[in-house]
Amino acid sequence: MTRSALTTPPPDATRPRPLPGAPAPGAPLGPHYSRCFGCGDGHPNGLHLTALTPDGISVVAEFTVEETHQGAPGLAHGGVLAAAMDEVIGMSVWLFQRPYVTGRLETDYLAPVPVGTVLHMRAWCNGMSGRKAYLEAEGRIGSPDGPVAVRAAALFIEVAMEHFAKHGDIQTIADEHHEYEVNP
Ligand SMILES: CCCCC/C=C\C/C=C\C/C=C\C/C=C\CCCC(=O)SCCNC(=O)CCNC(=O)[C@H](O)C(C)(C)COP(=O)(O)OP(=O)(O)OC[C@H]1O[C@@H](n2cnc3c(N)ncnc32)[C@H](O)[C@@H]1OP(=O)(O)O
Repeated sequence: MTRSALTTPPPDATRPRPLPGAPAPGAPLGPHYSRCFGCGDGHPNGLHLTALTPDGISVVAEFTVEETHQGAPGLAHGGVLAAAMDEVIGMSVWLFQRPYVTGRLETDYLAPVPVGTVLHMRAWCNGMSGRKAYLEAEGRIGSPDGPVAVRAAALFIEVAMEHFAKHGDIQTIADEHHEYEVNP
């Protein structure tokens, strides 16, 4: 992966460990929001990523490239592939039970991805330092051992839950996340 200093963990970064309460190995992760473009099961033409964690600190996911995801005829759009990488990385950092947002996403495209392909994705964390998490992902064509088509490195920044309430739609957050109080 060609990655910049901004997505490379500093020497003092700590390695993540599974937290108590992490999903059981192999359990499906489910969407964090039904209308999310990446994972929402209620999105009409989203990516519909399905994911699980094998170990409580990383995520494996599948993304089937559909007609609605094309750039060139018959081939996945690069921005859509970047969105899939963003999503699987976001799912992996969510395992640490604090809210993070993407600060920076770097993507290498190694092979075209035809419509109909099942992209087998994996995301993991290389280190955490203060509010910053340094993550990586890859997408392989056809099987978990298939050729790598896309790689990504990312810097995610921890935010307060209020970030989503302040900048987003607080009522929808309350409707979908019943543990989140609108007026705490
Ligand atoms: C139904 C409701 C759901 C509720 C939601 C709840 C949880 C959902 C979360 C996850 C769910 C699970 C799955 C994940 C799903 C999706 C994955 C996709 C995730 C996204 O798609 S998310 C959207 C795109 N994303 C944004 O919308 C961010 C916009 N942005 C900002 O909101 C601010 O920009 C922010 C907060 C990033 C920082 O702002 P800030 O004021 O808090 O902090 P500040 O600027 O001081 O940065 C602190 C330190 O980070 C460094 N830093 C910051 N940005 C950097 C950059 N770009 N490059 C390099 N370094 C950077 C600074 O240099 C400083 O470093 P230092 O400390 O060393 O000086």
